[in-house]
Amino acid sequence: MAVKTKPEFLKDQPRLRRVGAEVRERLAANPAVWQVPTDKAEIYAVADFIKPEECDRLIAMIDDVAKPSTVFDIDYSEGYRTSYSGDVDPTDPFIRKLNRRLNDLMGVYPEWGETIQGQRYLPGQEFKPHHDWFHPNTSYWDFEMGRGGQRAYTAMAFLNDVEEGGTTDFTDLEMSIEPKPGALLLWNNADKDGLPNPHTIHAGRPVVKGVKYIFTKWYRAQKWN
Ligand SMILES: O=C(O)CCC(=O)C(=O)O
Ligand SMILES: [Fe+2]
Repeated sequence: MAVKTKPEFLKDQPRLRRVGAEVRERLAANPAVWQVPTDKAEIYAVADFIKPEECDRLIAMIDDVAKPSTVFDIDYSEGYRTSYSGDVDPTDPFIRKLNRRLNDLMGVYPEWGETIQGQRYLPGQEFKPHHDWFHPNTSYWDFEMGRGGQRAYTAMAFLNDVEEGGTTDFTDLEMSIEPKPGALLLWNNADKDGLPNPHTIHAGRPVVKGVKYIFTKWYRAQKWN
């Protein structure tokens, strides 16, 4: 994909470059953070970031709000994201604390973070390969660019053990990550130049047995609202 030639990506490029550099420096100084060994994308993991009782609490909150997921571009997305999802209450004190912990870990502006979204996958449900960064010439592009710009970073946590399936696969990097309760994944959706990184393409593979709960929080290149 000719990301480098797309003029639509230039507006947020300096901000994405700066966020990338700041988070990189912050995470490198944290001994709890492990960087996945690849030079094609910046992907990090933190084991036991969410405590077992917090996982349980989040799972109960997700069960309360989960509805069939939509992706932005419906034509594109038929059968694309079959999980159930929903925003957990951002005003809940427990969620506010979780947001603070995530923001502090990454050292990002809190205002740039979207609301934490929970997801639940039952057997057969999946999220097919996609980028978290926004693509130009889609039905959602203008709207999303107008409310916070491009997606800079993804923070995603596994909340339970899945009996079979449900891995998060970075398909281009041939990397498959097993759901481990409490583990947090972080990745930069941009490259070091501040352009959307095609190598970040990833999928939530179908759950075969059991159920999978995760939450995702995306950080933008500007203030989100
Ligand atoms: O379920 C997964 O493992 C991936 C979820 C995901 O890609 C997302 O929420 O953007
Ligand atoms: Fe994703």
